[in-house]
Amino acid sequence: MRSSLEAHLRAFAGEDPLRNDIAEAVRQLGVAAIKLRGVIMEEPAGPPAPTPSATNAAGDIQTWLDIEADRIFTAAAWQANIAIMASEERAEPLPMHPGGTLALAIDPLDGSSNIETNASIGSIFSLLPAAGQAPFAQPGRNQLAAGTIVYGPRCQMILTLGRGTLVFTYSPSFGGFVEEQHAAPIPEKTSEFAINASNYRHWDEEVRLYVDDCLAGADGPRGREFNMRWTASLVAELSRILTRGGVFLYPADARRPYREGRLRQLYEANPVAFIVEQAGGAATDGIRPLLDTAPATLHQRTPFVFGSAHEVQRVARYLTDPSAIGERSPLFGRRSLFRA
Ligand SMILES: O=P(O)(O)OC[C@H]1O[C@](O)(COP(=O)(O)O)[C@@H](O)[C@@H]1O
Ligand SMILES: [Mg+2]
Ligand SMILES: [Mg+2]
Repeated sequence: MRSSLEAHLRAFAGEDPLRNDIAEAVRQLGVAAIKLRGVIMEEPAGPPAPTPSATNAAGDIQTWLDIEADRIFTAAAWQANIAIMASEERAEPLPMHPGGTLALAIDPLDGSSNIETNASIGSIFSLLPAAGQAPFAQPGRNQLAAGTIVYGPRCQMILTLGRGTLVFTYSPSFGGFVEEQHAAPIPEKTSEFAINASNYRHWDEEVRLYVDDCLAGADGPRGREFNMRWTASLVAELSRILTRGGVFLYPADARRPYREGRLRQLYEANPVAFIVEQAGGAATDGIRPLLDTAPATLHQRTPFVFGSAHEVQRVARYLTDPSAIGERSPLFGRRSLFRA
């Protein structure tokens, strides 16, 4: 018989007070995700009345659904022992229960640009210890739990409580999340990469070389064909990479807002990195393990590379010194499929 999220949370919590708080927080976030799924299915575009368009602290346009998702998850967070909450949709952290043991960081709705196309969107959360003056300035390695929920053809929760990665699917007949499978380790090697190639001209030379070598396929230094995917939804990219491996790259580039990367470290990259490491993959800022660094500000952006460990390490070698990579002969040194 398949096990439920609830059964996992109970087994994890035992009699330990902090673990009980973590389990309750995940439980409440799961209930909120099911509520949000209902809203997405019924009313993704929001009420017909025109609403003034706003931007969040990172400068992204807030859709009606971003704001509704934030409202749903904030209400859920109040039901758990959370001392303070940070959200993509709020400029400042929201203090909650004084003496609460947990700090919650959340991207209530990820992949917002996919809403009107009915492609996968999701939510991302991270739970940190609340102790100390600046709970959101801790390295990602301190996370106690992290999860993503993807609202796709299946509503799926990917969760780590720091001892492996679990995958659950929402079952309407059961009324909750049931375990789909024990996440198999992410394959170490891959021939599939994900990057928004429209940014090619903004990338550093080293990133271009890496992508050029993948695109050159069997005719290039990699000596084999590569496939490419880009869903513009981090949660959906994570689901794919957990299922069949792959590497995801969102490097820093020359555009003013993205000189430090596109993705926000606290509530996008860190929780995904924790999940990926717990599933046997690797996650870096391009070079260093991402979880070893701490965000300098609440909405700090970071370059982000994650997925199959060997490929993530290879990207790091390209970014450090591409000429040191064995298969790269001088012949391929400056070759580009995009440039003469
Ligand atoms: O539109 P781009 O530049 O390809 O960026 C896509 C990335 O932006 C994001 O949508 C950012 O998330 P938000 O929708 O929460 O702002 C990621 O999910 C995705 O990887
Ligand atoms: Mg996001
Ligand atoms: Mg978002």
